[in-house]
Amino acid sequence: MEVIVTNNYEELSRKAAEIIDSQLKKEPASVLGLATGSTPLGTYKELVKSYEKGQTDYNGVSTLNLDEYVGLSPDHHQSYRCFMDKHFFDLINIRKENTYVPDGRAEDLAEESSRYEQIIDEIGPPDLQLLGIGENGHIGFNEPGTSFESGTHVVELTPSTRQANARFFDTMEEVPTYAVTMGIQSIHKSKRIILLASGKHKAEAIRQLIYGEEDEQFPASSLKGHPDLTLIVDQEAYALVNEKG
Ligand SMILES: N[C@@H]1[C@@H](O)[C@H](O)[C@@H](COP(=O)(O)O)O[C@@H]1O
Repeated sequence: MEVIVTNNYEELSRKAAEIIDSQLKKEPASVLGLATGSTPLGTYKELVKSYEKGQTDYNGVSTLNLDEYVGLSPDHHQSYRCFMDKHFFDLINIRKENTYVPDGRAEDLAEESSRYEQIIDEIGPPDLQLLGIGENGHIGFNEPGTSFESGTHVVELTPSTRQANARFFDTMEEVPTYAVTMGIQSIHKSKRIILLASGKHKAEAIRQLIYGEEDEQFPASSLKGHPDLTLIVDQEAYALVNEKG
């Protein structure tokens, strides 16, 4: 595991974007695994900036997103499809048909999960997967207790994850209860994984990720078994690492 500690969120975002930009320069037809949440927003901004300067071209790029809420239509302002369009896809020259997000409105969600896993195998695996981390160690929407062998599946969100995401919705009732997410094993298919964490509220999760054992009660710990993992964390998220214990 490589750990890059940055002074602040801006530097973290620039560093992550730099890695993605060089991947695209190296392989213009790259497959990127992408994440939502507030943490990667700065990275998307930086990527858009370098695109606008003519430094990158997304014409041949494909993307696979980690997850989607169940029940939200793609144009719902809090659906992850809408998030990706607004913050990234609509701002670059990617072909929309090459951007994949699970369909949270599929009638048969088990079928949708297998369909998505098949897409990961056909389009992917991603050359690079961008990840955030939940305060309880979740990655994608793989909550504590998820099997490390899991493929794309439907999950019931924990009260703490619903609470953490409630800030994006008008009322708590509107926060979806279920999501479709790539599983731990699906995420592991990526050739390289970049996990981002920023802020004090992520410090305990980063401490546990660095010092803890692999444990299904802490989903991100599965990443310790991945051959090419880079953590990019800012000082605040790294704050508890040196206080070992
Ligand atoms: N499904 C997403 C995750 O992919 C994300 O990593 C996590 C942390 O989000 P944030 O970056 O906003 O802290 O939130 C959500 O639950």
